[in-house]
Amino acid sequence: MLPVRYLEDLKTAPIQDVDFVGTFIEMFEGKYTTFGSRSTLHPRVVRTSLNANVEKIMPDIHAEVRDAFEAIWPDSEDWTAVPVVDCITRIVARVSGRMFGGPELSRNDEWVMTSIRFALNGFAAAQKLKLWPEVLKPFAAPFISELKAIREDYRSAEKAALPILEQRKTSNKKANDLLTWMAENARGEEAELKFVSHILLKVSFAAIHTSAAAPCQLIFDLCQYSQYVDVLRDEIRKNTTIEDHQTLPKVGNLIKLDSIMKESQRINPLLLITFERIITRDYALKDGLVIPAHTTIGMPTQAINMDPEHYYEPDKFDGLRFYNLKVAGTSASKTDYVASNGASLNFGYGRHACPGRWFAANEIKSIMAYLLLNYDIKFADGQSRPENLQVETQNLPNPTATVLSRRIRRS
Ligand code: HEM
Repeated sequence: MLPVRYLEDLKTAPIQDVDFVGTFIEMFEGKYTTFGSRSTLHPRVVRTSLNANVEKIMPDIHAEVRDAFEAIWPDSEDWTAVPVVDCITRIVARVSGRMFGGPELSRNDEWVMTSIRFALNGFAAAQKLKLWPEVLKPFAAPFISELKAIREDYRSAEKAALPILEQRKTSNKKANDLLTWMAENARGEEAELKFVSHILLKVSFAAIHTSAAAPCQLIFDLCQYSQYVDVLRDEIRKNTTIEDHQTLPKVGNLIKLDSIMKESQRINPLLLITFERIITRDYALKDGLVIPAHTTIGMPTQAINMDPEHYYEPDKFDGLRFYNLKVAGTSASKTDYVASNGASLNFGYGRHACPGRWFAANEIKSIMAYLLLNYDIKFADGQSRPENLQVETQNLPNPTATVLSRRIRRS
């Protein structure tokens, strides 16, 4: 674990010396699970094409959020227990599918389930492999059912994505989605359509459970601190362009929602440690400290989030903390949900800092706005905020917790 003062030094380090992908390969036993790709196709395309188009695709994202809620979130006007992580993960997988490959992908249930399962299979397979010493792993691997399931996930990704990619090749109309951008940007072996379909699963791994965790945590926070619900509803309504509030607002204007999302992430970050890298050869920092080869380094993100040097009353949940700072003139580079700096490392830092965070921010706002305008939520009597599930460096929203929800009666 390194102090934040080394961030700038490490940020510019050569990628072969301070290896980002290597940490995934090690953490997820990539030799067997295939997790951790040396291809830069998806970070490249997310960083350039997705970010350039993120505003343009929002109407489709809002439409998918609405349809996904109608299909997945219980519709009853009576209070109904909702398994939050399960429902939100399925909603996020559908919405991500829309961005990946349009309605053809987002309405393909087999693809949606595959995109959710792939990460879970990878995680479970890695956990099982880690029980074995390195030399015995090749012998254990054939008996690990999740490795077989991962191979099936790849077949399922081919079945879902290849027809779309083939059709795109011959169509005159250019679709505005990740599959199109990846096919356009692919170089050398990346240009094989099968390769693109496989990479799509790796983007799902980066995009789905990560983006689902944030609204789940925020739903728990809003049940716990219900005074923010009307504040957010007011802001959303003011920014809604359609009278009946069924169509979703300009998400960029939702700065109170942005603030509470950042506060929720500060207190319950998805990752306790970020900026994880493997040092591949003895690496000398500017102050003379040498990090020995084969060391895995990381920054204590969650501890930084709770540091009184960075945050006034850090233990207190203050949903408008970042909004108030912004109104008082603090720069967006410190107060925005997507900001990445030494006091906020939840999206990592430097050249590998999450390139999908602008899309994630918009998607989460779209989901939360739709939820708040159409449903009331609360904890059951006597219930309080469910405990997170901590596994290795992950800090997951409680996977089995429910909250009560009821559809707001349409007038
Ligand atoms: C709230 C949701 C998300 C969180 C908390 C999150 C978090 C992270 C973190 C911590 C990293 C590593 C950064 C580092 O170590 O410096 C990362 C990398 C990455 N994320 Fe995200 N992410 C989220 C959503 C997304 C989405 C929606 C996408 C795709 C659309 C995405 C694509 C990626 C990619 C491709 C990388 C690897 C970057 C590279 O190889 O340089 N993420 N993310």
